[in-house]
Amino acid sequence: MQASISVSLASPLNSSRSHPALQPPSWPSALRFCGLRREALRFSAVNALGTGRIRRVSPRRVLAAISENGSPSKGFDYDLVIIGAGVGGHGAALHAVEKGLRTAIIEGDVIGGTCVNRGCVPSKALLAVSGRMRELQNEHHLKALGIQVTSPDYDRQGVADHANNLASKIRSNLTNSLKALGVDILSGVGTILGPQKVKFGKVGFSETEITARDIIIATGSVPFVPKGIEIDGKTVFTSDHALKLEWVPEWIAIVGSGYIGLEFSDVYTALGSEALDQLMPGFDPEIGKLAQRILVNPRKIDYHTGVFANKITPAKDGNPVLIELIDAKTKEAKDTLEVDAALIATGRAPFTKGLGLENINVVTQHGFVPINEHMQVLDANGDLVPNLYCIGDANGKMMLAHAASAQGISVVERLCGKENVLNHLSIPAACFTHPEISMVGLTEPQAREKAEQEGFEISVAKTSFKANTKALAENEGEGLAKLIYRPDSGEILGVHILGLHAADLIHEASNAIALGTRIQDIKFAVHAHPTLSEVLDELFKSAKLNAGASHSVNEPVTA
Ligand SMILES: Cc1cc2nc3c(=O)[nH]c(=O)nc-3n(C[C@H](O)[C@H](O)[C@H](O)COP(=O)(O)OP(=O)(O)OC[C@H]3O[C@@H](n4cnc5c(N)ncnc54)[C@H](O)[C@@H]3O)c2cc1C
Ligand SMILES: NC(=O)c1ccc[n+]([C@@H]2O[C@H](COP(=O)([O-])OP(=O)(O)OC[C@H]3O[C@@H](n4cnc5c(N)ncnc54)[C@H](O)[C@@H]3O)[C@@H](O)[C@H]2O)c1
Repeated sequence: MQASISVSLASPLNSSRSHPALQPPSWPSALRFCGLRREALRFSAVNALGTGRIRRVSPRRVLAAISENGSPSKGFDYDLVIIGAGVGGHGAALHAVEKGLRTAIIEGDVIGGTCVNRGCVPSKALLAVSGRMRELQNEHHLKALGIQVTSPDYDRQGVADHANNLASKIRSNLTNSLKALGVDILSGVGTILGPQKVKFGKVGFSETEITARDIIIATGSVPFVPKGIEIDGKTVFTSDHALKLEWVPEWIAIVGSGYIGLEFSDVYTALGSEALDQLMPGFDPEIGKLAQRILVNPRKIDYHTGVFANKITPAKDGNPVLIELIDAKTKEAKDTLEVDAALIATGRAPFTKGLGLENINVVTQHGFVPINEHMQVLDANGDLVPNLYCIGDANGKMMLAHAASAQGISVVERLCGKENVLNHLSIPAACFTHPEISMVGLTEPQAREKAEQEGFEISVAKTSFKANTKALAENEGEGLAKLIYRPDSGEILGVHILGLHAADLIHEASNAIALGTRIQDIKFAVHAHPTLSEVLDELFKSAKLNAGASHSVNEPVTA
C-alpha cells in the first residue's frame, strides 16, 4: 500500500478564517470521544440512581425503573445487551426489539457514535457546502448552463453550524427511535465481567451489573495517529477536530489519501486549500487514475507519493507546522514541508479500552476483536466465546456505517434462529467527493487474481457519463462506470463508478450482487428516461456473455 501526503492551498476568502494562533479555538481533546469523557453523560439509568454517589445499587432496582420492552429469557436481565450506541449498535438494537428481544444498549459517550457525531453525518454536511461552492465558483460550467454568479462566498461559522446542527438532529432522531421502540439506554462505560455478564456506569462510582443471554460488542473506533506525529488539536489535528471547521488554513497538508483524505481535500479546496498520493490505494486502479485526473490535477493540490510523514511538529512561536517525509521503502529522509496545518487521516484504530476482554480470554489482533463469519468472538485459543459477538469498526472487517449496522442485523437474525452470513462483497462503499466515487465487490486486479486461482475467465465492460442525457443536461458528463463479470455465467463480480451521484447509483449493482441477480436478467430491467440510472442500464446491456450463459438463473451465486 502506498503512503501519501498532500498539501493544499487555501485562499482566504473572509476574515473569520484566521490562524488559530490569532483566534485560539477551544478544541476538545481527540480522546474525549468514544467513552473517554463519559462523566459528561447524564441520562436514564445513571440519573435514576443519583449520579455521583459511591454506592452499589441492585440491578433489579435499576431495571425496574428503566425496562419496558419484552420479557427476557429465564434467568437473565436481558435477551441482548449491546455495548456501544453507534450506528452498528443502533441498527442491532432496533432489529432486536422488532424481533421481540428484550434489549439494552450501553453508551459511554453520546448516542450515534462516530458516524453521527464526528463522521459520516457532519462530513457530508461540509461536503454539501463544498459541492455547491465548487459549482458556484466554476464559471465555465455555469456559463454553459447560461447562469451568471458574481463572487460566491461563504460564512465559515454558518457552514460549521450546519454540520453541528445536522449531527444534533440525527443524534436526537436516533435516541428517540431507541426510546420509542423500548430499547433501554444505559449510560456509562460497559465492561464485560464474564460470560453473559456486563457492568455499566461511571467507573468507580455507581456501577451496575446485569446479565444477558447474548452480548454484542459495538464499541467502534478512534483516529489512528502514527508515532512521531504530535496532535495539538489546533494546527495538527484529526477528523474529530476538522469537522468543527474552526478555521480554514491557507496551506494544509493532508496526511493519508484514503476516504477521509479525499473527502476533506474536496472540502478544503472548495473552501480554499489541499494534498494526496496514488488516490485511494483501495480503489480499482482505473477509477483511481480517473479520480486523480478529475479530483486532484485541476485543483490546488500538490501531492507527494511513496512517502511517509515520519514526524510532524505543530506550529509554535511563530514557526509553521513542520512535516518530515521519509521514503516509504528505504526510510531515507526525503523532504520537509512547512504548512499552516496538517490533517492526519491515516486510518482508524478499534476502540476496546475498558471493555474487559481480558476477563473472557480474548486477545485483540492489531487492536481488532477477532471474529468468525457470524461475528462470533474468538478467544486467545481460537475457540468461540459463547453468546458474544462483535460488529462494526471494532472488528475491522469493513469500517463503514452501513456495514456495522448490517452486521448487527445479521447477528440478531442468527440469535433468532436464522442462519445468516452477510456477504461483505455485496456491501457498497462511496466517497462523497464532487463528483462521487462508488464501488461494490472486487476491483479488476482482485477479480483477475481470483479468476486465475479458481480457473475462470473475466470480462470488463465500461460506459461513460458523456453518453447519458441527464448527465449532459446537468453539464456533468465527466465520469465512468465499470463492470467486472464472468462471461460464462453472467455473475457480477464488481462495479465501480465515478461520476455525478455515483453513491446513489451503486445500489442497483450491490442489490444485484446481494440477491444473486445475473447480467442476463438485470439487462432487461427498465429504467426511466432520462435518468442517471441509465448509465448502469447501458453498462449491463454492453456486457458480452458467452453463448452458453443461461437467460435466467435462480440459484444463488457466491461472490
Ligand atoms: C470523518 C469520517 C467520515 C465518515 N464517513 C462515512 C460515510 O460517509 N459512510 C460510511 O459508511 N462510513 C463513514 N465513516 C465510518 C463510520 O463512521 C464508521 O464505520 C461507523 O461509525 C462505525 O460504527 P460503529 O457502530 O462500529 O462504531 P462507532 O460509531 O464508533 O460507535 C461506537 C460507540 O461505542 C461507544 N463505546 C465505546 N466503548 C464503550 C464502552 N466500553 N462502553 C460503552 N460505550 C462504549 C462509543 O462512545 C461510541 O458511541 C466515517 C468516519 C469518519 C471518521
Ligand atoms: N465515505 C465513507 O464511507 C468514509 C469517509 C470517511 C471515512 N470512512 C472510513 O473511515 C476509515 C478511516 O479513513 P481514513 O481515510 O483515515 O483511512 P484509510 O485507511 O482509508 O486511509 C489511510 C491512508 O493513510 C496512509 N498513511 C498511513 N500512515 C501514513 C503516514 N505516516 N504518512 C502518510 N500516509 C500514511 C495509508 O497509506 C492510507 O492510504 C476508513 O477505513 C473508511 O472506511 C469512510
